[in-house]
Amino acid sequence: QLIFGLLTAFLAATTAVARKNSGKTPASNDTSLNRPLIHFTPEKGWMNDPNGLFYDNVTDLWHMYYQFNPNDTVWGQPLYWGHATSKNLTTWTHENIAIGPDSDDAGVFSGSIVIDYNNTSNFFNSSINPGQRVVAFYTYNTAESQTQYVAYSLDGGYTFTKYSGNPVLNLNSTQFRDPKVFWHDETEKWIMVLALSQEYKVQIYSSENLKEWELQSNFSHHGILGYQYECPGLSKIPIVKSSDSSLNSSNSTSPDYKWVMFLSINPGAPQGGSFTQYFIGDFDGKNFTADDHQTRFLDFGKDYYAFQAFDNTPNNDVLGVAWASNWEYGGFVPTSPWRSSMSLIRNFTLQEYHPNGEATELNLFSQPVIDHDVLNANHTIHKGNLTIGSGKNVTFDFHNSATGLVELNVTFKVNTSSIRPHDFVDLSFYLRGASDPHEYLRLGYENTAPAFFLDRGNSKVNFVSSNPFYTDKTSVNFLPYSTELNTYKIYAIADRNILEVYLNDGLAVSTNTFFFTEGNHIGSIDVIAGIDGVYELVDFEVKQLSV
Ligand SMILES: OC[C@H](O)[C@H](O)CO[C@]1(CO)O[C@H](CO)[C@@H](O)[C@@H]1O
Repeated sequence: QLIFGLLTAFLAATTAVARKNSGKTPASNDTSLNRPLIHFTPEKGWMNDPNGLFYDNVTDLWHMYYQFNPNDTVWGQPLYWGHATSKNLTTWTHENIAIGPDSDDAGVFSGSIVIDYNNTSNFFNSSINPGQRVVAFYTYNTAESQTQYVAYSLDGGYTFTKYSGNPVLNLNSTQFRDPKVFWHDETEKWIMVLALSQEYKVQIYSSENLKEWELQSNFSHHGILGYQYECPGLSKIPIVKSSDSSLNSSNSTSPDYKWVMFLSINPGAPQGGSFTQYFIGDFDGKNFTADDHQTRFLDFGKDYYAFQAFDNTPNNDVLGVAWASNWEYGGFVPTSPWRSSMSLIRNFTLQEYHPNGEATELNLFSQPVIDHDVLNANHTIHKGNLTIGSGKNVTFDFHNSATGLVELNVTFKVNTSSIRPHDFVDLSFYLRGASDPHEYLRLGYENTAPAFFLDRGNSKVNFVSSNPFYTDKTSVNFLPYSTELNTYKIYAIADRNILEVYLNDGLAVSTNTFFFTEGNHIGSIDVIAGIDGVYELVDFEVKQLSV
């Protein structure tokens, strides 16, 4: 009787321990299995805008701060600057909270960081390495006002001291925020751009010491106005030769760079909610002048907002990151104990392209920054010259150990001679869940439109079907990468609950979150054409990666 009793007690104890330690049986609403592997997420709590992005060339370390509410999975105050670091812009290390408000009903809102090499601020003495003279700018938000604060770090960006002379900018406004500061070589001045949000003004200030700021101009009423301007940025971006040799204008007088003004709008985006637009032009230290009246989208997806470029990058490369969510539903997405991720870091250049058969325009091209050396490719399929019939071609099946991190790299060719004008002629890639293939992403191209499309609505998760703002289908016009060969390029990376798609080497990009049942990671891809003999996969590679 005694032995039986002891045995029963022992079994009960081990079962309890097993359940607690397995980690695979999530607590009530813990969706950790769906947490992205290489898109940054806070360990817990709510995140939005990226802030204070800079590269420390003394320690070869990248720093990213972010809008952080550690106390809930929705936006709220007290609001902090959360902090993470990376050696490779692919995997991130969580650091301690960097800057906090002085009271619980205030917020350290969005802002930026510069490296004050020459100690123009006089915050530093010679003991601080010039490459680590970190100065942060942010909006201090209270119910009464939004004013601009400065803080400096004596330990390379982990802890900060608030400048005793704060605020350095105060317009007695509750809608004045998001300072992005950079050094303007040509005039040897610091420049700050920030939003007088509901007057639709990007205000441009200059300073010699990072403390006293003089208004130079307003960039106002450009682009989609929506409800308010937020998170502006101004970067000098190199013009590089297009991959299409017919495009490289021979006149050597064309400059090798242009200035680009980034500007976020929320709410009021054309696709609904939040989006980031940009303008190409010139900056002389006082005025930013757009070259034309075009409103350009930085990303055609639903989840790419509050973009910010890094400061102090090697070779002045233009690298940046956006919050991969949308204010109109970001507070309701079914993840726990965290909400939202950042996009991948992207490298930006300007290139010429043909938007149609006659015009030539300049556009930003985005390249994802992924250090594959820190990832394992534990399954690769590489095929070429595959003509796709209307039958089903399973091209990638790794359902028995899906990691959820999948790269798709496709060049396809369209044989238009066999297309009747009213046919719906699609080439579709179905990225299916490993444990339930009825949950899938469908992306592809349709030649009559012609456009790229994405359908992220095929899921059994209630949020996906019930939230009216979580629009599930999106598209963007998509012309040949090479006109003479009539070929197109799609690069897509799916990372558990976020999909980034780069068309024609980054001429157009679309970032969208998606939500499948817990643990139902992408494990197979079907490639199906709506018609025989029109589409050929010139080159097709699928890789499953793990960290
Ligand atoms: O008053 C802030 C308002 O809720 C905006 O829509 C969110 O604002 C942004 C944009 O997402 O987030 C920050 C605050 O967390 C703020 O600095 C920035 O303008």
